[in-house]
Amino acid sequence: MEELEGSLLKKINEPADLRKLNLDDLPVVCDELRQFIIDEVSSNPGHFGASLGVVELTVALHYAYKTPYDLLIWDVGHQAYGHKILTGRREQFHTNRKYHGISGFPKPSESIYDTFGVGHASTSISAALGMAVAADLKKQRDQKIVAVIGDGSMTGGMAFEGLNNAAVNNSNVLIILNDNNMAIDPNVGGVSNYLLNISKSKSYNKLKRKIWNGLGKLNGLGPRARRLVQNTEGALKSALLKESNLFESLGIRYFGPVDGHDVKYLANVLRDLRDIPGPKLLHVITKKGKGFKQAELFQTEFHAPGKFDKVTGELFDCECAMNKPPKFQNVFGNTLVELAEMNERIVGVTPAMPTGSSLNIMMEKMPHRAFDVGIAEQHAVTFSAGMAIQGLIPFCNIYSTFMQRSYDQVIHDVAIQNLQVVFCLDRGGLVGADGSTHHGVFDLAYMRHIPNMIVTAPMDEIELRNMMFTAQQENRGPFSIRYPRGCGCQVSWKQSFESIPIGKARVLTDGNELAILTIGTTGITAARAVKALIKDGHSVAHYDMRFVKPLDQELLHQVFARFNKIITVEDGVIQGGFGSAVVEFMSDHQYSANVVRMGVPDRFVEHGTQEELIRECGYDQKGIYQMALHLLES
Ligand SMILES: Cc1ncc(C[n+]2csc(CCOP(=O)(O)OP(=O)(O)O)c2C)c(N)n1
Ligand SMILES: CC(=O)[C@@H](O)[C@H](O)COP(=O)(O)O
Ligand SMILES: [Mg+2]
Repeated sequence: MEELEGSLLKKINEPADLRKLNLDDLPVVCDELRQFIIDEVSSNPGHFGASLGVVELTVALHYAYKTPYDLLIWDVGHQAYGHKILTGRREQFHTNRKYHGISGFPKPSESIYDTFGVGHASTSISAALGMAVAADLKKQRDQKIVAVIGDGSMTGGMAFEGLNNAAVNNSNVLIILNDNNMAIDPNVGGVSNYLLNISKSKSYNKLKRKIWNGLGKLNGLGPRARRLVQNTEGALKSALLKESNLFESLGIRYFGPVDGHDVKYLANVLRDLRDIPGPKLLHVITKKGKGFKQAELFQTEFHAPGKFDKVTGELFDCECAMNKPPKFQNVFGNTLVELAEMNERIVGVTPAMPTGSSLNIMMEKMPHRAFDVGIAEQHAVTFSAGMAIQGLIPFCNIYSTFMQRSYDQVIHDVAIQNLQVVFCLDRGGLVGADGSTHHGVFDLAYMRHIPNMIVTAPMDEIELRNMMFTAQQENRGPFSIRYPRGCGCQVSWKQSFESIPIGKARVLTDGNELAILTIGTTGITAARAVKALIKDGHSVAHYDMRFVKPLDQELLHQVFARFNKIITVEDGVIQGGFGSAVVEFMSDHQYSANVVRMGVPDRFVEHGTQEELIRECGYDQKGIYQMALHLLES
């Protein structure tokens, strides 16, 4: 903090302070803001490259617009660290993403400057449009609404639904397209190619310069003359660009591309755009990781790099130490290649998460059989359904939280047609620092009520491999396999494949006083609790159920016949989840027992480490032990 003595950044406690500075001061503010982000994120990990890339845009926006009256919406929100720091959270920023600290994403409950809760991509245009309509209806016609959306998020279907509506709605919205030609991995698809083309096209840029130069002269004009010039230039531009510009063709005025790292220029452009009515889009070119060499060079690694050396950029969170279990995602990635080598019908699909899911391993080895479809979860599912109906076996890997988007596609396009699509739901359960928008806690509940769907959660890496092996066998229907963020417990995970009988649980420990039924990796935690209980003289049975659907009915009949004290544990919502399935079984078969369901309660869980959050929800080793003891003693 001493380093900030005498700094401009330190004087900015809210954007109004920034607006008191001279335009010439802005580059200094940007330098200080960038260094502040580097210092903080290198020691307290979070999203990095995206925030560095929008430092100038962030400063220019808060300078040109009257936030918080004017409303600023960040798409995804992983790039909003600069915004947080300039809007009163500089002193708290060291708690970013920590338990009880500030959130890594904009959150209206945290600040009036965070106008909309975000975390998932492609929502900003719709939200901004809704806010603009509200401003119109509230007769706040001077209120400006700005959405900042990245080129990756622009590939999401929802962004286009928003654009389509904005074009005819005529509300006062500015959409800023922050184009760095990257998602987490390199951005892909037609939209990405299109944006690259217009930012590189020489004739397009010549025309753009002419128009911008004209616009720059508007500042000295009175309102009438100004309107006239704007209209003429708008008409000229529309006539010339309508045929060639995607956004103009949709009826959204397009400005740019402009240099997103020239803060003074950006501030002037934004001031001009403030006064132009109707829906409009400013195309800003930025570099992800700007100002930190390693982050510019290795943009995927520095999207969310973990701890790193703030001078050299050396990454400290090296993933694969010897004798450490692998990340589940890597077991998925490597196993899929093994299976695909054995079964030529297998293909892989990811919506914009090749590195996060480790599908990049297959994309490298079998580029024709592994597809990154962009931030497009709904499309990913129906695209998989299309391949499945033609005899392929897609392994469609989607983070549990993002799969929420594709609920209808899973039902309508896959399950009703009983297609063999294998859904690999990564980041199932509480994910940690990303918090409430990203916890993958709903999937067991939203998958288990879909007819035809087999719903599984392997307990460890070996089980994950075997479940994947089982899912690709002949004549399976839709099959869902969910596993968590991080590592399991099996160092020697690469063992030969074994088929798992559908709907068959495993007995991990036998006992006769109490039964613990677990699903997924909660089995690892429960096994430790059971060990402690046995050591303390209790007789506890532990079953790894493997399948939420179909349940192992034969085993459940035995369990309810033998035990009247039962605990279920899941890393997911209690309501409607695995434990609820067990309780439904009990009720359907008229058993009666004291069944305690442990898992995520009916509220949104915030951010922290996975351990902290699981402890908060009570299904950590100690929580399971104590609950068992409580039942045993009751
Ligand atoms: C619906 C959804 N799918 C996937 C993600 C994961 N994700 C977070 S940021 C990101 C890339 C976004 O790219 P872009 O919008 O261009 O922002 P940049 O990081 O380049 O600034 C992805 C895929 C998400 N947050 N939401
Ligand atoms: C912002 C976003 O949605 C992603 O960057 C997400 O944080 C990735 O999560 P993992 O770190 O678990 O891959
Ligand atoms: Mg991008």
